[in-house]
Amino acid sequence: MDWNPELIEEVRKNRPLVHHITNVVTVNDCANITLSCGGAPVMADAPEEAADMTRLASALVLNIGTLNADQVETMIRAGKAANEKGIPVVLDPVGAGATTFRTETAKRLLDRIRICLLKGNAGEIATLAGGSAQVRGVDSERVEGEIRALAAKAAREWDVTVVVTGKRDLITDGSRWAEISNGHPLMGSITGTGCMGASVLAAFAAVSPDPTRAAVSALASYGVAAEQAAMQANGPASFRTALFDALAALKGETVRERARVDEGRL
Ligand SMILES: Nc1ncnc2c1ncn2[C@@H]1O[C@H](COP(=O)(O)OP(=O)(O)OP(=O)(O)O)[C@@H](O)[C@H]1O
Ligand SMILES: Cc1ncsc1CCO
Ligand SMILES: [Mg+2]
Repeated sequence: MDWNPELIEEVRKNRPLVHHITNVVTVNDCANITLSCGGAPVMADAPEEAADMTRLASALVLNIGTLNADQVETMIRAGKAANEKGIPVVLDPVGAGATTFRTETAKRLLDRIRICLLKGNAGEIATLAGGSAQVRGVDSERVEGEIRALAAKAAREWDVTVVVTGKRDLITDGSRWAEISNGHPLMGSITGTGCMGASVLAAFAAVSPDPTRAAVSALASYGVAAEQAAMQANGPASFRTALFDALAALKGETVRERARVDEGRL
């Protein structure tokens, strides 16, 4: 896949406005990671204004981490506004598989809105693909079967690019796949590295015509930054701080040197 290791430089030049409707746990981290990669964050989930805010934005993130019925309706309205404007929508189906409400909501959003990137952990994606998985709260505990096949099935069913995070990140549009082995185990020691990944994906998709290639650039950049942050860190809290610093300082040429990406066709 012909992906651009230096796409972060385009993000910085364009400073895309990324509208988030997201959870109350990691919202501040999502705003800051958007800034660190060169985008501009805005969080707006009031039903009175959400769609208007989307119309000003260059990408929309929908994250169901602390969902409620009213927020889901707002997400649908904002999603439709994004589709009308033609900007990418990133869906993070947090906790799909843990409760019926989360699973059904994620499917409803996929059915009602044209999603560009569906990003979750293995348990969340396997659940949406109709596979057997165990999701405990927001964590993926167990997946039966081949995650690449399940991700490709979800990609074809909803005509989206699917991103499965974990020790290695998998990206597939149902015909192409890429696997990124950057990142660091410390990413699993703080909450929200998945949510922040969605913000980075949205900022990169906003400046690229091909969401699949943009996703490779985004997660390679995020993973390389995490490796650099880990070198400065003494534990979870200092890692979190160092991650913002490392992504803000990251050069495209460093991504070109350090990215570890395998790819192929399904
Ligand atoms: N052991 C690991 N080695 C390298 N990278 C990792 C590891 N664990 C997680 N990551 C990275 O951390 C990020 C989040 O992935 P993860 O699958 O943990 O998301 P998540 O479960 O949705 O997280 P959260 O719910 O806390 O936001 C991804 O970018 C992934 O590559
Ligand atoms: C811990 C947690 N609970 C709901 S959302 C969230 C953030 C990580 O997904
Ligand atoms: Mg998550």
